[in-house]
Amino acid sequence: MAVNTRVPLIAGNWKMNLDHLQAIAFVQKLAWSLKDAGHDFTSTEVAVFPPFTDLRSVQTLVAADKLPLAYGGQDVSTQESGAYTGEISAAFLAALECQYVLIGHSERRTLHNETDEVVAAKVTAALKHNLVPIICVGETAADLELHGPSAVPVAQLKAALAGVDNAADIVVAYEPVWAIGSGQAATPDQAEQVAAALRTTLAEVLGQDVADKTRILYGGSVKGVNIAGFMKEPNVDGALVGGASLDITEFSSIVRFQKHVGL
Ligand SMILES: O=C(CO)COP(=O)(O)O
Repeated sequence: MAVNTRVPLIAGNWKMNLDHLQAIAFVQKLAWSLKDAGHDFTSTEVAVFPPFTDLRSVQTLVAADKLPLAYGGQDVSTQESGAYTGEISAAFLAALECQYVLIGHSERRTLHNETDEVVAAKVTAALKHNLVPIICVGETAADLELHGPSAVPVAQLKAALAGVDNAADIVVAYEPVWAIGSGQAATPDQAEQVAAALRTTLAEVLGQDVADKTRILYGGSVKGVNIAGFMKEPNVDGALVGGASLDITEFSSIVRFQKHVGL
């Protein structure tokens, strides 16, 4: 088995929280807090996903203060440009120097009827503009009961990779829908089982080299107190954090998970 050279990624999905002024204050404080704590950004990457209206402010701050933080959009259009009211293209995100973009979050799939085909088209659109898609997959409580833990996330991932070749830089986020915002996180064992199945899928579809280098995150009620358990698992390479990413102390403690696992 290949040596794991994957740099952990802790990503904060702000969802529809914090306007652009709040975002500036928050990102500044987060960067200071992590710097004060001696965080090594090369050993664990940190990214934030603010609402679209915050991105220009975050870009300006990160560039001016040379903050070692990555950022990205929470969604992207399948389209390049044109008559698509309310949509944001991958080109626009790339112009704001976003490195990443979340695609296929379960809230987009359920609240905006995003199908697997739409998710695949968004992944292709992001890659075309050199954005790293964070492809979100996960099963509902009903799926879990009917099909077991891995079937739905694996099928969603296969569908999302329809237009991806093996040169692509991607991240996968496993977020069981039943664990999101519920306070009921998956166990590290559960997360590992699905992450391992997702890595096998990556190997089947894109080859072993891509599978070995692709980071797989866990998301769903991640907190400072449970992050260490997930990060000890061999196939879990980070976390996609919702609620706890809005609290600087909590998010910093997740980012600094090495302290908890004694690495
Ligand atoms: O949806 C999530 C991140 O994308 C997870 O949200 P919570 O961390 O609030 O459960």
